[in-house]
Amino acid sequence: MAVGKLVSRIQTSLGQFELDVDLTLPTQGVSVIFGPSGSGKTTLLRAIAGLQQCNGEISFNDEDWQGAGPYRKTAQRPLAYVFQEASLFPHMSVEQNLDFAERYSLTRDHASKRSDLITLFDISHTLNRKPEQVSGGERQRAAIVRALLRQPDLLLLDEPLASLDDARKHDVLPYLEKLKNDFELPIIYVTHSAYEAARLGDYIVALDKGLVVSQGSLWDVIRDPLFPGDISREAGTIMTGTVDRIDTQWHLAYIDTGSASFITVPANDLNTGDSVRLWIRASDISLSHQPLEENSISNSLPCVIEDICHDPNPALMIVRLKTSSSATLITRITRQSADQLNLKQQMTIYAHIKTAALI
Ligand SMILES: Nc1ncnc2c1ncn2[C@@H]1O[C@H](COP(=O)(O)OP(=O)(O)OP(=O)(O)O)[C@@H](O)[C@H]1O
Repeated sequence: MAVGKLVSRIQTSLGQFELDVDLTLPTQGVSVIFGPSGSGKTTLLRAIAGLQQCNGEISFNDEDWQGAGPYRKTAQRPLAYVFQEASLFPHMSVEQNLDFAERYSLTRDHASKRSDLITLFDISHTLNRKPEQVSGGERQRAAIVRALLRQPDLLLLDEPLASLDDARKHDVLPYLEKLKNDFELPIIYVTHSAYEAARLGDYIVALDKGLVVSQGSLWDVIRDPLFPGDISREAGTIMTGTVDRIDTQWHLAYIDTGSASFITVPANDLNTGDSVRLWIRASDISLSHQPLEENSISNSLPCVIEDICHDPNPALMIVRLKTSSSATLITRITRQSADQLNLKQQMTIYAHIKTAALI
């Protein structure tokens, strides 16, 4: 199926601030609008939603929302919006908030079932409570369910984790991943967190001072020397696996990722058989032609080199690898090491993972 697009060629001003963007986003997967505070991310999202007046044109999958055809107000655009906080009506219970969304939902053949969404986002215990009586993470999950009950064709998420502390952020992130993976719903996700952008984004747009400074697939953006912020340094890979065994002497868990060897992480309170996800940063992987002797049973994965390219930093190269379980690893090594190892595409090489974090 051909991927549709969201075209936004718009200008607007707010006091001294001017936003001037010409963007074409795929209407598939998660498009991340990334940039520092005050760069215009929320203004852009509000303009797409029709909540911020702007000049120019906006179209969604060839449907004109503004510009060529008659202007469509927010309620006439098939979208749902989750704000940084307070997306739920405070005077209604969570359940009444969901009722409200269903009353104004768009008609769809394959509507998501309310009970399924409540289970998926684990909010059944909050239904009778008011938003102020649930945690920040539960509130955002309920706000996402409410948005999904509108049966939108496009979901706009404005820093949904911004109001949460780090622990809550890590609680909610897996739900956002479910949202990304289980629904064929294009999402525009605003964040200033490189970690969230790298973890959730498929397509990334970087804004600075109201202008687009870089855009492309996550992988293209990582290599873009104009890309602001630390996304390239934060770049990495998520691998899923199962705890094969716990080494009680060294407090390590051996994770089976389907690759030829295990990856070890601190055992914490993991048990054999648990499913886990690992975050492996590009800077935590080194390469060699041989498995390291002392590491040969763990953290040393045979891989095939898919791609080698220049890093914005002239001393470094970025190497993309495929593991035997078809996971993609990204590593950043010095140009000198790349030269000494004589790296070539399709070459088999060992990736040594210094540390992997559980997420
Ligand atoms: N109502 C307003 N009147 C005047 N200026 C405004 C108004 N709303 C926003 N601005 C300014 O417009 C600029 C862009 O704001 P916007 O909220 O889009 O940025 P942002 O990238 O989403 O920032 P943050 O990450 O801090 O939420 C900022 O400089 C902000 O101060």
